[in-house]
Amino acid sequence: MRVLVVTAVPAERDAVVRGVVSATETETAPEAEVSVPGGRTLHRVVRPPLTVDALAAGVGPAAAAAATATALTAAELGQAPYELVVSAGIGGGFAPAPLGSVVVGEAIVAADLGAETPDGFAAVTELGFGTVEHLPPPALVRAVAEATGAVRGAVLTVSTVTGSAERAAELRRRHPGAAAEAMEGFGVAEAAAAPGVPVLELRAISNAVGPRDRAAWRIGEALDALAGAFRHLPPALATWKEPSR
Ligand SMILES: O=C(O)c1cccc(C(=O)CC[C@H]2O[C@@H](n3cnc4c(=O)[nH]cnc43)[C@H](O)[C@@H]2O)c1
Repeated sequence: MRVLVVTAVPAERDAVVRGVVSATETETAPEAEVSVPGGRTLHRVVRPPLTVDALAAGVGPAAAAAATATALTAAELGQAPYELVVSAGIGGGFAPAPLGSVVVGEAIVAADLGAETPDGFAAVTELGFGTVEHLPPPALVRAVAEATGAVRGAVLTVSTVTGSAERAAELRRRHPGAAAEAMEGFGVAEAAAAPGVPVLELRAISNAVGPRDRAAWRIGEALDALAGAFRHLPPALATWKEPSR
C-alpha cells in the first residue's frame, strides 16, 4: 500500500519518517530520497506492506495543494499510484485537545473560505458554489484513533493562524466539533479529491487556539507526539482497505 504523507516543513516530515522507521521490528527500514517535479524531494520509507512517501510541501493550503497534486500526478504517470494521502503536522488545539495530544480529522474543513457579509462570515457553499469540507473514510478514522490514541474531531484549515480569544470563539461557534486548527489539510484534501484518493489528517497539538503566545508553543513536544503517532499508524493502515467504490 503506497501512502503519501504531506507536511508543511522538513521538521514535521522528519518526525513522520522517524515514526514509521521506528515502527519496523528491526528499527531499520530502507529509505530513499526521490525527486518529484517542481524541485522537491520526498523521503521514502519501505515498511512492508506499506511504502510511505513523506513530502514537505510548504506552509499554507495553496503550497500544500500544489505539492500534493504534483506528487499524485507523478505517481499516477509512473504507474505507482498512492492509495491514501495524509496531511500531517503540528496544529493548534481546541479544548479538549491538550498540548502534545494527537487529533485525527473526522472532517477536513476550510474555515475561512468565503465572504464577510453584514450578517457575518458566509462560507462559499452558502454563496452557492465550491466545497468547504472533505470527509476521511470513517472506518479509517476509527482505526487510526484506536491505534494512536488520537482525539477525533474536525480539523479546521485557515490561512491565518488564530490570534485572539474572540476569533477562537467564533470558529468554535461555527464548528462545534472542531478539535484542531492548521493551515494545509484542506489544500491536501482538495488535491486528493481530484483523482479520488482517500485523505486523512493527523495533527499533533503544539499550542492552544486563541490569544497569540509564542512562548507557550510546544513545537518540540508536538513533533515527538507526531513521530509517536506514525510509530503506531502502520498496522492500522495495513489492515484498512478502502471500500470498493
Ligand atoms: O507567530 C506565531 O505566533 C507563531 C509561532 C510559531 C508557529 C507559527 C505558525 O504560523 C505555524 C504555522 C504552521 O504550523 C501549523 N500550526 C501550528 N499551530 C497552528 C495554529 O494554532 N493554527 C494554525 N496553524 C497552526 C500550521 O499548519 C502551519 O504549518 C506562528
